[in-house]
Amino acid sequence: MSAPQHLPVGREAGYPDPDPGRSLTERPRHPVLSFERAGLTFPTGTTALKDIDFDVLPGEFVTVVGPSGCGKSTLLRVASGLQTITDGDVRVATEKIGYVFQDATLLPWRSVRRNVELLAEIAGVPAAERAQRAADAIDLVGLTGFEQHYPRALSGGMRMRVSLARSLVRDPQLFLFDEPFGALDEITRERLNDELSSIFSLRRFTGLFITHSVAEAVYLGTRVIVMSGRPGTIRADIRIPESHPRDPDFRFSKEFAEVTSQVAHHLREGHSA
Ligand SMILES: Nc1ncnc2c1ncn2[C@@H]1O[C@H](COP(=O)(O)OP(=O)(O)OP(=O)(O)O)[C@@H](O)[C@H]1O
Repeated sequence: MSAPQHLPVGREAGYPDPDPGRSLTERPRHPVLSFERAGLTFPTGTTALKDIDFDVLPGEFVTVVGPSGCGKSTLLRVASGLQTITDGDVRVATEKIGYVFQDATLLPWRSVRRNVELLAEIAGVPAAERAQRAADAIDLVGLTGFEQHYPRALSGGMRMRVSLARSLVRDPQLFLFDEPFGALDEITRERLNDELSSIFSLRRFTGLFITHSVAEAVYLGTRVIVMSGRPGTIRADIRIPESHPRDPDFRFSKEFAEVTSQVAHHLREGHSA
């Protein structure tokens, strides 16, 4: 495995290896993403984030739930480098970042295959290699056979699979998800949750996943972070010791019911705070 590349974000000028003398296997695991008392006040005076303090370690899949307008998307934009914080620090230890939004943002004049190849094409990956990577990613999201279809001929769930495949082609180390399945019906959403859990267990990227759904957060997360209403602060950080890929029956287990009620409780408390 190659050493992580470093991307300065916010007020952080770099992310030097704190222990360059030891091999990667000897070193403790360093966070892929780290928020240190991070805050963001927009020029309008709106404080969207306050005292955000957490690390995301390699191979974690952290889900974030919180009331509407609490700053979840802003948190993700900060992690991606699109938005700069005004207080504290944010560190991101990789430049290989994947981003999936609620809107699949596909190019309507490109086929599935050519949409999936897009980011690799922009990055200058040679044609044969990007065709192979696209075929692998299309296979991973279960769209083999649909390569020549155009977005208008796909369902919402299939479009989201294409969006996922497009990011997978870049083999991201950090994968950011902004409520990707929020517009889908319940059954499609559950199926995509199952597939994402399988993809996560195969590719082992590090994930940060924003959602409004407590059930989705608990089903997918290795950790669930609960945010309070605006300004967004962290109310709870709950570990889910269940391995990936998740067994669909996990949804009907006693453990699942206990954690979802715990998360819902923190969410309600944060809402009224
Ligand atoms: N560019 C901006 N300028 C000023 N205020 C902003 C800007 N972007 C977001 N906000 C405000 O910051 C707060 C947090 O917004 P954000 O979109 O991050 O919340 P959210 O939790 O993702 O909301 P939702 O769940 O409804 O999508 C909101 O009050 C929003 O109006």
